[in-house]
Amino acid sequence: MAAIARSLRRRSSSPSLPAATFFSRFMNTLVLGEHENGFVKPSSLNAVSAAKAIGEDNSVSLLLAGSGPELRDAASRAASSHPSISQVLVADSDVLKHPLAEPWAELVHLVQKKCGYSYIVSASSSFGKNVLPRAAALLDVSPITDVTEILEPRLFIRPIYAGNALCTVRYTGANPCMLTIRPTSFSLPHNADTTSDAASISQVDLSTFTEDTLGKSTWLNNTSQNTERPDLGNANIVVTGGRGLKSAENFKLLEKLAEKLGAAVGATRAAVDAEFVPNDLQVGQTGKIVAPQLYMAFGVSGAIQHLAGMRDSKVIVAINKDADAPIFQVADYGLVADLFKVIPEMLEKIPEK
Ligand SMILES: Cc1cc2nc3c(=O)[nH]c(=O)nc-3n(C[C@H](O)[C@H](O)[C@H](O)COP(=O)(O)OP(=O)(O)OC[C@H]3O[C@@H](n4cnc5c(N)ncnc54)[C@H](O)[C@@H]3O)c2cc1C
Repeated sequence: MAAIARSLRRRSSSPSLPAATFFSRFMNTLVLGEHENGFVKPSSLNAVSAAKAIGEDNSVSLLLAGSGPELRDAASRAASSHPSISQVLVADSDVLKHPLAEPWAELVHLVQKKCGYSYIVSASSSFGKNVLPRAAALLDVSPITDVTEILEPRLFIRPIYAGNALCTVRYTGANPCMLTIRPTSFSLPHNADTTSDAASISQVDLSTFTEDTLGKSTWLNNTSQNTERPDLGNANIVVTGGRGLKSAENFKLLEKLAEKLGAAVGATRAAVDAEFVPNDLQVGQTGKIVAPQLYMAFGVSGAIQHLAGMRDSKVIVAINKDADAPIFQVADYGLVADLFKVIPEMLEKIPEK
């Protein structure tokens, strides 16, 4: 079966979906791809890794939607962005220009009806959490969310109780088995940027695309931090501030440190609620899940809801003036000290990037 899948991959790119239909007799997976500025987001490539973890013979198609040159750039880069992508499906329409959940769910429904995938996978990002359940409802199946490990093709592990327990779930429903996966749990292969074996690119036939759901939500604008710093979800180093920072002004100290370290800035919910920083920096159960190489927590107590979002970090460093703060229970290195002394000292001693 693997040999057939591979030989199909090397066929010349076909213009529309029937080539994909051919895969339906095998284990095949549709991965929902997010893209920005002509690049596929790393979390979508983590979802491709997860799809491959379902089975070696799994044929993986990446679905990209949007319009214009950005979509075309993203598609051509996606074709050689991960060795496990067999084909890139491109849905080019103004209706799909912005990643609104309703048209995207319709699109997934349409593609699934034509191609009959056995799995549909998305990163557990805001986008995935928005689109996948809607598409699952249209397809009348029950999705499994926040998967961190794939034990067997239909046996998954996902955290429950804010990450304090792991639950093993067997999917017994009909196809497609729909999953959101935690990106940090599925790493990219080392040769992820290979250009030697590019996947084929096919256009999705949108002639039967129903637009019934359009108008239920409207795209207003995209507000992003427009910063040079890495994205919180994918950064190698995260420096997080808690209520101990005391003000938005003091958070600037942490931002300077992040700049020197090439790190992303995170925050606790208490810091977000106090309006020190916007809520897209929140790490935790109701924020982002991160697992960087280095996580530094300044003035963070270590509530379980916060730990749920960072406990898988490789090395955790905590700086807190209270020696009994629970964060020290998960920290690899702890410093009982006043952060207002520690951060300026670090800024002084760490050389410029
Ligand atoms: C349903 C639910 C979901 C939640 N989701 C999240 C979530 O996603 N993410 C999240 O973070 N929280 C979440 N919370 C909130 C969580 O329970 C905690 O309230 C929050 O994490 C506490 O944030 P904090 O550590 O910044 O503040 P605090 O608990 O107030 O801790 C501040 C810490 O700073 C230290 N400190 C103060 N001054 C200094 C100084 N000068 N130097 C060094 N240390 C200092 C103190 O000793 C203290 O340990 C959630 C809560 C609920 C109920």
